[in-house]
Amino acid sequence: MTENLIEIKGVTHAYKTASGPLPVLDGLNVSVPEGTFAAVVGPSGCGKSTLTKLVAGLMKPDSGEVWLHGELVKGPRKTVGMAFQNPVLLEWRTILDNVILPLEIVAPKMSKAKCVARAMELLDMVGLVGFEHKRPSELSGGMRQRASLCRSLVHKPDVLIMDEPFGALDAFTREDLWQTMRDLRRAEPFTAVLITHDLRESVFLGDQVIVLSGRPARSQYVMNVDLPEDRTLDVLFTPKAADMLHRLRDQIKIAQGRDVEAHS
Ligand SMILES: Nc1ncnc2c1ncn2[C@@H]1O[C@H](COP(=O)(O)OP(=O)(O)OP(=O)(O)O)[C@@H](O)[C@H]1O
Repeated sequence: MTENLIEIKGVTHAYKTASGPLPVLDGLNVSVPEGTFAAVVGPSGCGKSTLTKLVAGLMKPDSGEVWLHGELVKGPRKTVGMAFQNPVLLEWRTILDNVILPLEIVAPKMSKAKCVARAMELLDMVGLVGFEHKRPSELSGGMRQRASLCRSLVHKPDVLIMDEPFGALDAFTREDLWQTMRDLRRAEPFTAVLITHDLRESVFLGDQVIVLSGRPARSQYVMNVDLPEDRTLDVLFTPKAADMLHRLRDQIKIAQGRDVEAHS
């Protein structure tokens, strides 16, 4: 039986603002089985980033529970890797030293040689060997995001949380990164939560796509992505994928409170 690595149970949260409480999540339930990839989509401002902060233990919900690996999340955890739209690499460090950074924090006793070997293994997987001694500003946006992915995986986290990691990239680079992500998962399976505005991305990468309702968000619709595990970009042009994309688009319209047109 597959264990749910992440369990969000009945989470409700409101931010305190100058004009009063802003309800953001309302009885949110999400389950992510171990080793699977959950893509989360929903209208702008519905609470997607808030969900990632809760799973990472960066904030506590007003009510409800977040469980990770059978433990109640009460604070930040070392076993979580994070990647954001802005890779925030440190300019005074080389790419290699940026990738090693989490190991210095999580495994301070690990020898430098082992840290380098681990980082180089990942840089090799994402095609960045030869760039390890460069500074972040010497790399393209896509290369920086590849390095950022290496950094978030270097300490072998149980779960990788990504908030729009490919959102700032051009369409072709983005598709390259989707394939890199697929290859990384194949090489080193991990559980992932990906926040995205791109429905094609959610279908290409996700084992399940969770559509959040408008704010305050709850889980409005969950779609199991019934496509081959080893996907190529061509899969997005199949009738099956087109049907899934239609259904997701309809769900987003419902979440936005807009009418859904009939389609065959
Ligand atoms: N610390 C905070 N204090 C007050 N309000 C906040 C705070 N963080 C987020 N919000 C508000 O809560 C709502 C949900 O924010 P969140 O970033 O979770 O949404 P999102 O779905 O990720 O948004 P987007 O799709 O635009 O990235 C937004 O209206 C946002 O302005």
